[in-house]
Amino acid sequence: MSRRELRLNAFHMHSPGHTWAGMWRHPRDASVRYTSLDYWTSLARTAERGLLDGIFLADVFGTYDVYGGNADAALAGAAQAPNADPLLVVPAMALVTSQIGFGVTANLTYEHPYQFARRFSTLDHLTEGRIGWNIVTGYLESGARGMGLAQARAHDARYEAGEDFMEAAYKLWEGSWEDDAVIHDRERSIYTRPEKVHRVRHKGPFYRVDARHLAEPSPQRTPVLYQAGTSSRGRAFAARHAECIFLNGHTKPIAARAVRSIREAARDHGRDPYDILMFLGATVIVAPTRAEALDLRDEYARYLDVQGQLALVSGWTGIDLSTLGPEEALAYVKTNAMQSLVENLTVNTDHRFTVRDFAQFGPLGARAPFLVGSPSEVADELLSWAEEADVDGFNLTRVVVPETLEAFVDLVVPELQDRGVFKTRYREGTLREKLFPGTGARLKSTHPGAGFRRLAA
Ligand SMILES: Cc1cc2nc3c(=O)[nH]c(=O)nc-3n(C[C@H](O)[C@H](O)[C@H](O)COP(=O)(O)O)c2cc1C
Repeated sequence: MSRRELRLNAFHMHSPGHTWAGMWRHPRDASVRYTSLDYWTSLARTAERGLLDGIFLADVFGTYDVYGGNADAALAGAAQAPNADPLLVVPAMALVTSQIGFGVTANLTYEHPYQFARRFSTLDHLTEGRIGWNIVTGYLESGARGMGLAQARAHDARYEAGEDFMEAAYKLWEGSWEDDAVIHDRERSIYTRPEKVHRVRHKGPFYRVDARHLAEPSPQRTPVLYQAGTSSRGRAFAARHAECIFLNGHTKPIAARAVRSIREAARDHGRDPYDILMFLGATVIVAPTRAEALDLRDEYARYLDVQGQLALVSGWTGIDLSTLGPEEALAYVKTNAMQSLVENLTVNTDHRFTVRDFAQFGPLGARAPFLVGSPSEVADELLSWAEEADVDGFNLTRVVVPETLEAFVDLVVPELQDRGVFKTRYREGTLREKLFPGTGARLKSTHPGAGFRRLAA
């Protein structure tokens, strides 16, 4: 391939609404069937037909109740509410596919490493090494209240707790069971050699573990680690732990700046900056001709639920947009929610973002690439973003299910393949081996998690 191979994920959520609120009302949209398994198996088959690298599932813990100080707009508009557990649909999708990976968001703040590590080891077994974890720490106060807390942890403290959680999890995944612990010796009646299973003793500022990992070693052990969140504290966390990063940015320079600073920080941590794959969120509306794609965009735009959309942006930013007039601009505040987003919408941009912009089905509302056109126009734009922002690929945002993804698979994938920038078949091996050819199923030795391999021995 002439340039770096483009990587692509289908970006989805276990909810009738995702980042474009209201699309569930479109007559051809199937999102209201998100509670049935065949909704998920059919999505997985389509994505694998298009040789996509993964299905990336977002998740949010809590309900969007910042807008107007209540959850009405989120609930009425299905703005990421209701929201079911994303991990539980993975085995069904894994059963009907054999290659595609699963990047699943899970919030560590309300988990304990001992039980959490087991859940991901289980999924790594059941998917035969195709599981990834998008590490998040939560940004909704409503989630904290649901867990019985008076308020959410402060932004930077969430990342501090995340560091501690990761260390405990690495010890369990990497350091507890030796590779030759399980021998299935029927004659001697030894399933596991006890001397090869080590007790993890972790005493951190936030978490304590004194136990052997519950699951036996899975193909990748540590799942492929995704991260999203590019505030300065977020970047430091990402540079240490992430193998893949999901970011947004409504202009190429904004995305490029974030990418550059993460790659530099990774180098400072002794890692190759290109050991981290960067995925930019992208909304793509494609049709055989530009005119048809523009018609489709206008048609979809009619279904955008403005109140639902403002409920989402209010939750992400932690700023109640109902207190601003339609032409009023968002002002910078040090939010306890997504700091990187507030920075991108205020201090990092020349554009003055107003409430009206957030309710636009277009580039400003997307806060990320919003591409409309024929297959060759879309391919040109994807490559231009990849080049200028130095990203490795895209998380393709759900619009109308399943047709937006089907159109991409049928029209854009062949175009990218013809240009030699997208694979024509899957590589062998686990998700990690597919994403990072030649490095093996386990974390690379320069990754901090690899340092815990023999710690418990
Ligand atoms: C593109 C993108 C996608 C995200 N997806 C999720 C998600 O699915 N669930 C979640 O709880 N947080 C999600 N987050 C929030 C981040 O994990 C992080 O908590 C938040 O951005 C605050 O960190 P920051 O200030 O460093 O950006 C996402 C953030 C970004 C930028």
